[in-house]
Amino acid sequence: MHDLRTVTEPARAKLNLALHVRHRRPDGYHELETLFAFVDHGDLVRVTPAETDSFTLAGPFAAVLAGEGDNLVTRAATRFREAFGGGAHAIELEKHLPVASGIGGGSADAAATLRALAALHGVDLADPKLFAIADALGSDVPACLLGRTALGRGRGERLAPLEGLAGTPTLLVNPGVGVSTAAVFKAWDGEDRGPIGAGDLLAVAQVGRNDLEPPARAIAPAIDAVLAALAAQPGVLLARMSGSGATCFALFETEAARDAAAATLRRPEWWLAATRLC
Ligand SMILES: C[C@@](CO)(OP(=O)(O)O)[C@H](O)COP(=O)(O)OP(=O)(O)OC[C@H]1O[C@@H](n2ccc(N)nc2=O)[C@H](O)[C@@H]1O
Ligand SMILES: Nc1ncnc2c1ncn2[C@@H]1O[C@H](COP(=O)(O)OP(=O)(O)O)[C@@H](O)[C@H]1O
Repeated sequence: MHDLRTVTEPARAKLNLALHVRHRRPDGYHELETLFAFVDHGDLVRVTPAETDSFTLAGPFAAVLAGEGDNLVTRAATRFREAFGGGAHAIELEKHLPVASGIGGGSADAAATLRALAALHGVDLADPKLFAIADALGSDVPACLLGRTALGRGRGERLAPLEGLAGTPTLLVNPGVGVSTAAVFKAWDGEDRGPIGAGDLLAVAQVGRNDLEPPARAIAPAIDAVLAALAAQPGVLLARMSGSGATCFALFETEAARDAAAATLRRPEWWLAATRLC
């Protein structure tokens, strides 16, 4: 049975409905414009006050991370304690999202850990110190802390909330290969193809791009088959790769169309999640 003080936070997968890379900055990072969205599918982080710190991994993708000494969850908890105190915690991560796959699993886990600790210790989610911790943990962590559809600029930390598309049926498909974010940015061709537009979110996303798709496809050609299969499904509004890949997504007109696509696209080596936008 769970301790009554346990706080359970969802770590929802992040999608980049569009991702425009504008230029490489002197600090090595790339200036982005991106449409962040979240889906109703992800990892779970459970945090319980305890005598001593502990961290346990469970769930279908736990084994991928088990060998790594460092985890974004424990890093987030350490940074939180340095800033706000709060003592020791038992933290459990239930890992449902494929690792290094462009849907921000690690970033969402870090943000969920910060949200859970903030709830336990009475820290306001709008506290600038909490945002600063998120920002230092990774480019996607501020967006995951906000956890809602938003236009992201800079490395993704300058966020402006957006309305639209909540509930849209969505299918996520990963070809079963992990892709390094740094390697994909490094392989970007350096050409600025222009900003993200304004107006209706779906229309803006549809005319937008993911500029990391060509370099990711060069590194992981398995992405080609996923994108082609998604784009060919009836009722698709948008099919695209998310982040630096290799997970791709499609937005559908109806749940029936999404479910029919999911049934068609099942392959032993592909990971699928039928979900909806939040
Ligand atoms: C591409 C995006 C789009 O949302 O998503 P993912 O593919 O990771 O999901 C993000 O910008 C990734 O964010 P995140 O995964 O937190 O990246 P970080 O840890 O900050 O950076 C990893 C590495 O990617 C490169 N990087 C990252 C962000 C950025 N704007 N420019 C970069 O050049 C840098 O080489 C950096 O060392
Ligand atoms: N809780 C975590 N979940 C996933 N990856 C993690 C986690 N903690 C640390 N990492 C490291 O972060 C890297 C990027 O992971 P992830 O956030 O899943 O990918 P992406 O940034 O492509 O969306 C992984 O290769 C892994 O080494």
